Amino acid sequence: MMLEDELKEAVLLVFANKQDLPNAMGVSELTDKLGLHNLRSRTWHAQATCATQGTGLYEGLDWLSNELSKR
Ligand SMILES: Nc1nc2c(ncn2[C@@H]2O[C@H](COP(=O)(O)OP(=O)(O)OP(=O)(O)O)[C@@H](O)[C@H]2O)c(=O)[nH]1
Repeated sequence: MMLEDELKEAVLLVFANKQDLPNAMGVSELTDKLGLHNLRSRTWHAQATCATQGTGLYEGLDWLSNELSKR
Protein backbone atom coordinates (compact mmCIF):
# COMPACT_ATOMS: atom_id res chain seq x y z
CA MET A 1 0.00 0.00 0.00
CA MET A 2 2.83 2.42 0.85
CA LEU A 3 4.10 2.02 -2.71
CA GLU A 4 0.90 3.52 -4.09
CA ASP A 5 1.62 6.77 -5.89
CA GLU A 6 -1.02 8.54 -3.84
CA LEU A 7 1.00 7.81 -0.70
CA LYS A 8 4.37 8.87 -2.06
CA GLU A 9 4.43 11.88 0.26
CA ALA A 10 3.27 9.89 3.29
CA VAL A 11 5.54 8.99 6.16
CA LEU A 12 5.04 5.73 8.02
CA LEU A 13 5.45 5.22 11.75
CA VAL A 14 5.14 1.64 13.01
CA PHE A 15 4.89 0.90 16.69
CA ALA A 16 6.25 -2.49 17.69
CA ASN A 17 4.11 -2.60 20.81
CA LYS A 18 3.96 -4.89 23.86
CA GLN A 19 7.74 -5.03 24.15
CA ASP A 20 7.32 -5.84 27.84
CA LEU A 21 5.93 -9.25 26.90
CA PRO A 22 8.46 -12.05 26.37
CA ASN A 23 6.98 -13.22 23.08
CA ALA A 24 6.57 -9.80 21.51
CA MET A 25 8.12 -9.49 18.06
CA GLY A 26 11.14 -7.20 18.16
CA VAL A 27 11.63 -4.17 15.95
CA SER A 28 14.10 -5.80 13.57
CA GLU A 29 11.95 -8.88 13.00
CA LEU A 30 8.85 -6.72 12.53
CA THR A 31 10.77 -4.52 10.10
CA ASP A 32 11.81 -7.60 8.12
CA LYS A 33 8.34 -9.12 8.10
CA LEU A 34 6.74 -5.88 6.94
CA GLY A 35 9.42 -5.49 4.27
CA LEU A 36 10.09 -1.93 5.35
CA HIS A 37 13.62 -1.96 3.92
CA ASN A 38 12.05 -2.44 0.49
CA LEU A 39 10.34 0.94 0.82
CA ARG A 40 13.39 2.69 -0.59
CA SER A 41 11.68 5.89 -1.68
CA ARG A 42 9.56 6.19 1.42
CA THR A 43 10.25 7.59 4.86
CA TRP A 44 9.46 5.19 7.66
CA HIS A 45 10.40 4.43 11.24
CA ALA A 46 9.73 1.43 13.45
CA GLN A 47 9.62 2.20 17.15
CA ALA A 48 9.65 -0.24 20.06
CA THR A 49 6.88 0.63 22.50
CA CYS A 50 5.09 -0.53 25.58
CA ALA A 51 1.78 1.31 25.54
CA THR A 52 0.85 0.29 29.08
CA GLN A 53 4.01 1.92 30.47
CA GLY A 54 4.21 4.66 27.88
CA THR A 55 7.69 3.60 26.78
CA GLY A 56 8.71 4.65 23.28
CA LEU A 57 5.51 6.51 22.48
CA TYR A 58 6.98 9.99 22.67
CA GLU A 59 10.10 8.89 20.78
CA GLY A 60 7.91 7.67 17.93
CA LEU A 61 5.73 10.74 17.94
CA ASP A 62 8.81 13.00 18.11
CA TRP A 63 10.15 11.27 14.99
CA LEU A 64 6.80 11.82 13.26
CA SER A 65 6.65 15.45 14.34
CA ASN A 66 10.20 16.08 13.09
CA GLU A 67 9.49 14.45 9.74
CA LEU A 68 6.29 16.40 9.22
CA SER A 69 7.93 19.67 10.18
CA LYS A 70 10.44 19.18 7.32
CA ARG A 71 7.61 19.30 4.78
N1 LIG B 1 1.50 -6.01 28.26
C1 LIG B 1 1.04 -5.08 27.42
N2 LIG B 1 -0.27 -5.02 27.14
C2 LIG B 1 -0.69 -4.08 26.28
C3 LIG B 1 0.19 -3.16 25.67
N3 LIG B 1 -0.52 -2.36 24.85
C4 LIG B 1 -1.80 -2.75 24.95
N4 LIG B 1 -1.90 -3.78 25.82
C5 LIG B 1 -3.11 -4.49 26.23
O1 LIG B 1 -3.59 -5.23 25.13
C6 LIG B 1 -5.02 -5.35 25.23
C7 LIG B 1 -5.64 -4.99 23.91
O2 LIG B 1 -5.50 -3.62 23.74
P1 LIG B 1 -6.37 -2.81 22.70
O3 LIG B 1 -6.09 -1.37 22.91
O4 LIG B 1 -7.77 -3.29 22.76
O5 LIG B 1 -5.66 -3.19 21.35
P2 LIG B 1 -6.18 -3.99 20.08
O6 LIG B 1 -5.30 -3.57 18.96
O7 LIG B 1 -7.65 -3.82 19.92
O8 LIG B 1 -5.88 -5.50 20.47
P3 LIG B 1 -4.55 -6.30 20.37
O9 LIG B 1 -4.30 -6.56 18.92
O10 LIG B 1 -4.81 -7.54 21.15
O11 LIG B 1 -3.47 -5.46 20.98
C8 LIG B 1 -5.45 -4.47 26.39
O12 LIG B 1 -5.65 -5.29 27.52
C9 LIG B 1 -4.25 -3.57 26.60
O13 LIG B 1 -4.10 -3.15 27.93
C10 LIG B 1 1.58 -3.25 26.00
O14 LIG B 1 2.45 -2.51 25.52
N5 LIG B 1 1.94 -4.23 26.89
